[in-house]
Amino acid sequence: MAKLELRNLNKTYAPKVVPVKDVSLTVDDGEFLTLLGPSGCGKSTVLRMIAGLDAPTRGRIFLGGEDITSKRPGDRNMAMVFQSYALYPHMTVSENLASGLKLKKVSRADIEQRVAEVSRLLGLDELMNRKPGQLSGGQRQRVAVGRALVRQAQVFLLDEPLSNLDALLRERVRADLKRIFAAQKAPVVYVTHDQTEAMTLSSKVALLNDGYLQQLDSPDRIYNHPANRFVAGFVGSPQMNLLTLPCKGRSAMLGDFQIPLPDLPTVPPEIILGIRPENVGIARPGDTSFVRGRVNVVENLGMNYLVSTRVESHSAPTQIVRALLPTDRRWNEEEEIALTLPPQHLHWFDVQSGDALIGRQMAGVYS
Ligand SMILES: Nc1ncnc2c1ncn2[C@@H]1O[C@H](COP(=O)(O)OP(=O)(O)OP(=O)(O)O)[C@@H](O)[C@H]1O
Repeated sequence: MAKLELRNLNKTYAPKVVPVKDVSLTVDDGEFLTLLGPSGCGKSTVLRMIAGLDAPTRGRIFLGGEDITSKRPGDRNMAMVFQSYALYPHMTVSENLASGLKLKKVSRADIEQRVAEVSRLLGLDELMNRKPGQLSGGQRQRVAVGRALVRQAQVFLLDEPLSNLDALLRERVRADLKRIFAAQKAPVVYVTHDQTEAMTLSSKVALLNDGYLQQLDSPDRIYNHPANRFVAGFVGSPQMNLLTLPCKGRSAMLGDFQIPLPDLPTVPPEIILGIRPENVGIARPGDTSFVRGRVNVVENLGMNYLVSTRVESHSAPTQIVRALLPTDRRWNEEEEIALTLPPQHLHWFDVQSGDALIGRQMAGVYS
């Protein structure tokens, strides 16, 4: 088992196509790292460089302290699971599982033992004599994972393995993957653009945008302490409210409501205030600190209403604040509403750079 380390990894395809820019990170034994980000941000390119399918333009890759940057894919002892399953259609499940080991000239007894172990672990025993064409999508995906597990690789790489499954099946297989990889000792690198997968599966998330690593942190810290405006807006559904507000004295102005600013060396003319819809509350009788607005739109999400509120004033542009509210009270459009913004749930970002202004731990960003 071995630690995987990427140092200042860059990939340039053409002068203007630079999908990966200076990415550094480590994945320890037993760690499950997710590369998360929007389409085209460079996730698959990072994974392909780890696998050896693409060469970095600059930077190095280490496995267990050994520089493997120039090693051929076949010599890296990594197992990869693709979105497309990549199973042999003419072979049975059992033969598919065993095929990689046969090529490596593993003894017949060892192959039988490992295939039986993985089959038991993944619940494939009933399916061993079927061919991929006779399996459902979820079953095929389990076989694809089985092919990787059977190899006892030093690193597991998974590229959007659930994206071909429907929503219900995705949830089930996601739980299976969590259980299976929790039992593995090797580092796992998992690519997805689905934040729920990243948050539920990972011990560590690397959030990429435009080829740059935005934050490398635990799912909890990514959610509760986003390093910048991009991370804050990308993670969380419904999305965090991100309001650009004018500053006056030591306050940000939301309509006529004054929100005390954090302790900053200088007060900027404008600042971005972030608050998640689930943290916006309804003022109770006796509350003195609230912002008044009018209900703009009400969306029924089943468990909650997502209520968009218009906050207007003579001196500042109109803002929309979205709140996730219980369904025990109905809200009508244009009704007056008083919202609370608890100070402990406020995030502040610089308008120019987008960086978080407080609570950011730079040391954790490139750990
Ligand atoms: N072989 C290539 N030649 C030129 N450009 C490429 C090549 N492979 C990828 N790219 C470009 O690099 C960028 C990153 O691609 P990559 O596949 O890594 O993104 P991704 O984050 O995995 O996206 P998705 O979620 O859509 O798969 C994209 O703009 C893509 O068009």
